[in-house]
Amino acid sequence: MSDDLDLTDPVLASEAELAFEGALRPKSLGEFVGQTRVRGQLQLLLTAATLQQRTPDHILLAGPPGLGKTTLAMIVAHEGGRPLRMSSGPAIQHAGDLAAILSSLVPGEVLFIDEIHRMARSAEEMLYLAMEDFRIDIMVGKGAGATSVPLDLSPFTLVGATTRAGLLPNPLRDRFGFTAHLEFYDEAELEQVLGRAGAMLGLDADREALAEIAGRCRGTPRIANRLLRRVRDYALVHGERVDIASVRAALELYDVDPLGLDRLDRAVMQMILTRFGGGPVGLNTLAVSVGEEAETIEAVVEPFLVRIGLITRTPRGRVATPAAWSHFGLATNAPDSATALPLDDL
Ligand SMILES: Nc1ncnc2c1ncn2[C@@H]1O[C@H](COP(=O)(O)OP(=O)(O)OP(=O)(O)O)[C@@H](O)[C@H]1O
Ligand SMILES: [Mg+2]
Repeated sequence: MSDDLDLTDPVLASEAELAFEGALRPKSLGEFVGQTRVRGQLQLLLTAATLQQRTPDHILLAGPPGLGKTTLAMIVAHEGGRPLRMSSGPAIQHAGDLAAILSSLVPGEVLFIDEIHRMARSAEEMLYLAMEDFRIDIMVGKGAGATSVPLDLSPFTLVGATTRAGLLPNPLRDRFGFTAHLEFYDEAELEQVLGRAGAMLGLDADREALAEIAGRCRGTPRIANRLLRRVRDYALVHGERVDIASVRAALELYDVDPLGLDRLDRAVMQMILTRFGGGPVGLNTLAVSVGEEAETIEAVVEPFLVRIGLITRTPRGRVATPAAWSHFGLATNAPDSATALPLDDL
């Protein structure tokens, strides 16, 4: 099955998985598990806008993949009964692409721009004016004879999502009325996500089994749902219930370790521990060594490894912690820092 292939790839989702995700996506803030703070903030913002009969302020959703950014964008539209237009940074490579979208928005529409940090610079500049004054300037003609024609837009709410909030230029960041920083979910919350998904799939799973999955999904609902699917397959094929034994067997088969580390996480850790003697090592060096994009390491792998205390970020680079040495069953042999590798990139 093609969707087996991406089990260890937290970034790419297969088509089957996207359909599965769509079906499990909470439709309202009430159904959305966890992120209590962000939920409260969003609720307030949306209610205030309704009371004042205006479009809600622009919202930026920041955080690692799979924590619910797209889901929240859909909820913002759904809760206010507003139409939703979806686009993404990589699809907006010219100001004209953005102008076409903005000029066709209907009043009150929610415009979701995923991966907003990857939008073209010229479009970004157009967006500043659009966000602030619901207006854009369209350039007509070329060269010395070019003139700019102002165009009024319908009031809209921009919801931007990014895994790399640090890459957004300040003028853009400042134009959002509210920035939600999504955090990794704790195990109790992930159990709730799994319980909900399990019920929707009609799974007969006991609590212990769900708790075991919750502990291995990198604090991420998308991965929780993905692992649940693999466990369901396993139980189905072996004619078993979803219990702790079938969960352990399925996750072992799919190479998900007890901390939830997947193949890429482990490759990064092994590289830091064995090749670089525990670090410090710079991001680009690390990315090249494991054959991945630096952006993936920074946005996907690193936040989780930092969160569970396997690495720390220092001004000189990434360093493995004592917990990392022991998790991988290695004796600490951190080299004298004077002999550590020079850092290329911090
Ligand atoms: N709070 C939540 N409660 C229940 N399910 C959730 C929650 N957050 C996310 N999910 C589930 O996880 C899946 C992935 O979430 P979503 O697509 O919103 O993540 P994302 O932050 O947009 O990820 P990416 O950065 O990769 O675009 C959703 O389909 C949904 O089923
Ligand atoms: Mg998304």
